[in-house]
Amino acid sequence: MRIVNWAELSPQDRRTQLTRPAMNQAADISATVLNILTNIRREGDKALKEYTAAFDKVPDGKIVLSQAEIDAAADAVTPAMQQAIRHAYDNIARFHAAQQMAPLVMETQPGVRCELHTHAIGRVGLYVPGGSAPLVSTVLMLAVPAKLAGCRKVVLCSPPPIANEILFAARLCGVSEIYTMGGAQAIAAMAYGTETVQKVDKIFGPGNAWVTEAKRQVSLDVRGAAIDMPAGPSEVLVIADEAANPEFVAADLLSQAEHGPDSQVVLVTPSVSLAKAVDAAVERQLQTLSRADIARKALAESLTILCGDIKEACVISNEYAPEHLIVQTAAPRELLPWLENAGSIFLGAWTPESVGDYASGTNHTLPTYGYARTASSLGLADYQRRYTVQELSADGLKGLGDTVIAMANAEGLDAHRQAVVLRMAKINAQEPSA
Ligand SMILES: NC(=O)c1ccc[n+]([C@@H]2O[C@H](COP(=O)([O-])OP(=O)(O)OC[C@H]3O[C@@H](n4cnc5c(N)ncnc54)[C@H](O)[C@@H]3O)[C@@H](O)[C@H]2O)c1
Ligand SMILES: N[C@H](CO)Cc1c[nH]c[nH+]1
Ligand SMILES: [Zn+2]
Repeated sequence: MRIVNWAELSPQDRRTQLTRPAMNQAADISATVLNILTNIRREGDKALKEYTAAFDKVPDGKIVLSQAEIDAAADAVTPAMQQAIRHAYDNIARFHAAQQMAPLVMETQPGVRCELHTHAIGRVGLYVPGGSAPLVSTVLMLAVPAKLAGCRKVVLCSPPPIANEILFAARLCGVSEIYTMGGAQAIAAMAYGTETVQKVDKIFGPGNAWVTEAKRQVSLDVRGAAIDMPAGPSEVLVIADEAANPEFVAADLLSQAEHGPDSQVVLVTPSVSLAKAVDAAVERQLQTLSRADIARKALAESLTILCGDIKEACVISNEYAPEHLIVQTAAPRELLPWLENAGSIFLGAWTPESVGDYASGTNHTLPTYGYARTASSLGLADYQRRYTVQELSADGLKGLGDTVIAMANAEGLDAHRQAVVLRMAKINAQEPSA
């Protein structure tokens, strides 16, 4: 990892240092994806099967799994693995069930009743990455809240061959349909529909730069589908001081670096000695990793930032807006008020990011590319839409009518005014005169 000294960088250099690697190829990826989306929209299954054969090396382009195939694969999962998946499922279900909002019902003034309700989104499409690692945990992160929210149809797709564990988790969660397709073509099929794949209302899930760009494009097309958020290549920023254990920090950095060559990991510290110790630990631990080659590529685009103090580290983190933020300092919780932009925050030495990736209960689907400035971590609310209800009594309208008439006058909207005036006249006529 390259080391930079924050104090020595110009504002422009600081922005450059904090750029995500995937953003450098954004234009190429965007053009490729547009082409794929257009072809799937025009040619449906034919194009979908061609892309599946080309990108995912499935000669016959098979895209549907039968229930018998799902059951055979799910039943083949070892009991120990089944138990681990169930354990994670329970914690994730507990944390997401607690997010259910009770309907809001109130009177803003006498006789004026306003309500806020939620309704599950009907058909949702879940994308489970599988290009370089079969992300079993992502099935739970996406499907558990979908079912808790009450979505009618839950469609899942993942690049072939789909791991048995993914199919076990999907069956456990009650997923309705499973397709063996990945990449931008899978997003296109779910967004636009094909002869085989029925169109969904909203698409959820993380993925590589092509998947994330495809989600962005279909969400901007009125014929497409809504999306949860841009959840692209994994990233982590660690704020650490002298109190941190360099082996722990190195392990956390590597756990995200191993996701993909375009993942990015950042260490921000005021301590030169910690930076050096972490660097050495990263080198040592790399020797033991099966995905060291991938991690090395990610590390080549990653960095250590030497800052003045821990408060400045928080400012840098807010600027970067990481997907994951790990705080390994003497008093990590004390920094929370300073930390504004992060998908998920991990406090202290005993909270490796892996626990949130798999099983603590929080969702691992998180905004990347700096979208954590405005976008949230995935939750139950993303599977629901909010709507309001209102009901006024005659007295309620009497109390509010003059205000609405005055405002309609100001906007020059006579019909709006008239809708109130007519009713007020009726109410006044019905009231016995004093
Ligand atoms: N942000 C989050 O919440 C989060 C969570 C989990 C995983 N992730 C990220 O998800 C990503 C998973 O990526 P992955 O690649 O392993 O799996 P993936 O399933 O996202 O992508 C695989 C697909 O990419 C397509 N593809 C590959 N090369 C292509 C090319 N040159 N042109 C067009 N399409 C191409 C193929 O169709 C393939 O099926 C990783 O970057 C990981 O860091 C993010
Ligand atoms: N760290 C990933 C989110 O960026 C999620 C994940 C799944 N499996 C392991 N990790
Ligand atoms: Zn991870």
